[in-house]
Amino acid sequence: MNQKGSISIHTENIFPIIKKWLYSDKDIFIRELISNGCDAVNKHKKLISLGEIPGDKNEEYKINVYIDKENSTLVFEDNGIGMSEEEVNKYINQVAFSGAEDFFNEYKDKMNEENDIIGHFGLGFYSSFMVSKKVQIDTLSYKEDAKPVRWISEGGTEYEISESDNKTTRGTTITLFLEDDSKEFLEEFTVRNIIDKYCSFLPVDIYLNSNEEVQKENEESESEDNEVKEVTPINDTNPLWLKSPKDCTDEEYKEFYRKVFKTFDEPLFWIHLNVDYPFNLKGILYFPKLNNEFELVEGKVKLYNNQVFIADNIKEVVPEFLLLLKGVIDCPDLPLNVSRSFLQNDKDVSKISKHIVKKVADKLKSLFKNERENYEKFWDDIQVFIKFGCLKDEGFYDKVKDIILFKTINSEYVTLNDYLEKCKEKHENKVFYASNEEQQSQYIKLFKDYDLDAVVLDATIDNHFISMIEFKNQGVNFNRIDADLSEVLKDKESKENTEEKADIENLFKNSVGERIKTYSVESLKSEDTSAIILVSEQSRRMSEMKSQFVGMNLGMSFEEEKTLVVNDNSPIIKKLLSLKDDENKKEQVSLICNQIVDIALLSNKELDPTELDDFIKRNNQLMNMIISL
Ligand SMILES: Nc1ncnc2c1ncn2[C@@H]1O[C@H](COP(=O)(O)OP(=O)(O)OP(=O)(O)O)[C@@H](O)[C@H]1O
Repeated sequence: MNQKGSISIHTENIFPIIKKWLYSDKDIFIRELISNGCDAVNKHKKLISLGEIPGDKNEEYKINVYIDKENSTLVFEDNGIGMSEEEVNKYINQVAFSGAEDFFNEYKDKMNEENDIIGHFGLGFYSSFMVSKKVQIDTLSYKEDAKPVRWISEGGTEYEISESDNKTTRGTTITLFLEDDSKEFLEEFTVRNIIDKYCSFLPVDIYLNSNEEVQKENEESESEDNEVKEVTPINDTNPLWLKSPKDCTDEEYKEFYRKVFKTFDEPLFWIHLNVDYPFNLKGILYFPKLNNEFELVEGKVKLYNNQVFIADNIKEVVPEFLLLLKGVIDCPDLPLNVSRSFLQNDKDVSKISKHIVKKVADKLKSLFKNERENYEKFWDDIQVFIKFGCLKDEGFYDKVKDIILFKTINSEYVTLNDYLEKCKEKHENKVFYASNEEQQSQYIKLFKDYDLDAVVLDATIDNHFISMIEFKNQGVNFNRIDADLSEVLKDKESKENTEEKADIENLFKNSVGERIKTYSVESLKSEDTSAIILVSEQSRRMSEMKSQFVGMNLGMSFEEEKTLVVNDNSPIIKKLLSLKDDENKKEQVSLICNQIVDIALLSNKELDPTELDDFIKRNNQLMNMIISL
């Protein structure tokens, strides 16, 4: 049957071009060859289950990968269905090579958009030429009386078919004669890592054999009284996501998480996706525990197609915000061996993506409803994820809007409605929030004195999140805890002493001057606070916005509008008031007024360098005064 032929493709130079172009991602040939072997095994099993051929109960299906450093070959051997000569012609010469041709036709105009598609286009068997100068197939079909076939090609458009002289059992052996610049694939460590990455969960046992290893084992067994070492497959053929959720234990989920993500951490909770209709999708999504919010970028969702790893973080299938989670998704229905632009326009893909979002929202809602205590415990870890999701995906926001929690300054967790309802007597439709609990501790204390409640919104994402919540809940306003509280703080019972208040205001105006634009005098509950600074929410937001446009002239000044609220219940203020007409004490009174303002400013925000300088000088003056008393 010796025969020579020319592969039927039209674009003469396609091979060298593709070969070079795919250079950066050549690992995938291992995935392709092993999964072809796996398909071949599955086809054989299928024929048995259909009763087409007799089955052997003791049949051990497996894929062997042999590294032969001496001969610079990498061999993939399966005991699957095998191929007859006719099939080699049909599947290898026509199908496999036409795949390469399609690839070329589709992408010849986009040769510069490199990374977009590399690795997402399965070139199947053809990808072996990315690393080989010659590829040899020896195969024996399962069919009775089949003859072993050998196919050899050196990567051009020429091939040779003859009878194989080394194939006596059913299956296919593919021998790659590696190129000189691809010798890294003779390193056991490299090959093992690649198999680990792509084939960890393939349904057929995979064994890696290198002559180095065999040698080592021989040496070891010589010294250890010929003790037989058990050889174990590299992969786990029955990954947890394929099991029914009701048969999986918490420990199994956690162990799987640790194994796949190579971590010692425990996930907070997880969602087992198990859909058969209208599409096929299985997977497990884990909510990781966060040590800080910036860790979020490390999330990873691994996508599989029939247990073959395709890629991490494909945002066409898994919405971007869900990529902050960790997990595995196996979607056999997806045509994953095609380009991303295809995925973007595929209706099924967007259905799958929506379905995943829905499942995640359902899980969160069920936690909120049935395990509120746990949900609150997880909140600090999951809030950034949920907020990011709300900002990115309106559909997700609509689903979870009633289960968004706000942590209060008293460490309670409430929904927006809970908060508004509770506070409506004191400040209707106004939400007060602390953005930095430490820095705003004075204000928090003030709030507690007044039995007021505020929420803590201190994540980087919260600025955007607040704007969104305001937009979605028209009429509701968020005010930082140092915003204008005058109305809220007004002590309705205290008899207004307007004359005295005007005196205090004047005293401060005269001593402090332009540094502060607006003064107000209130009777605060705590005697310890002499004065506080309030900043109008509107002006603060504008000034923060301006700081994002550094260097741009926006044509307006966006200074924060600050009000100094002086507390006429403070004994110091009372004393200052009593000294207001004492000419001898004028200097000291002014000194103390300024110091009070700076202390108030300090507990609002850091002083600027000149203010700080003055503050320190005044401090020294005050200490000198006390010493010389
Ligand atoms: N190890 C094998 N055993 C039996 N048949 C094989 C083997 N490898 C390849 N084939 C046959 O060759 C065909 C072409 O293989 P190739 O890998 O190029 O494409 P594919 O597997 O059909 O698609 P893809 O790999 O892109 O998902 C296969 O469909 C299969 O029929």
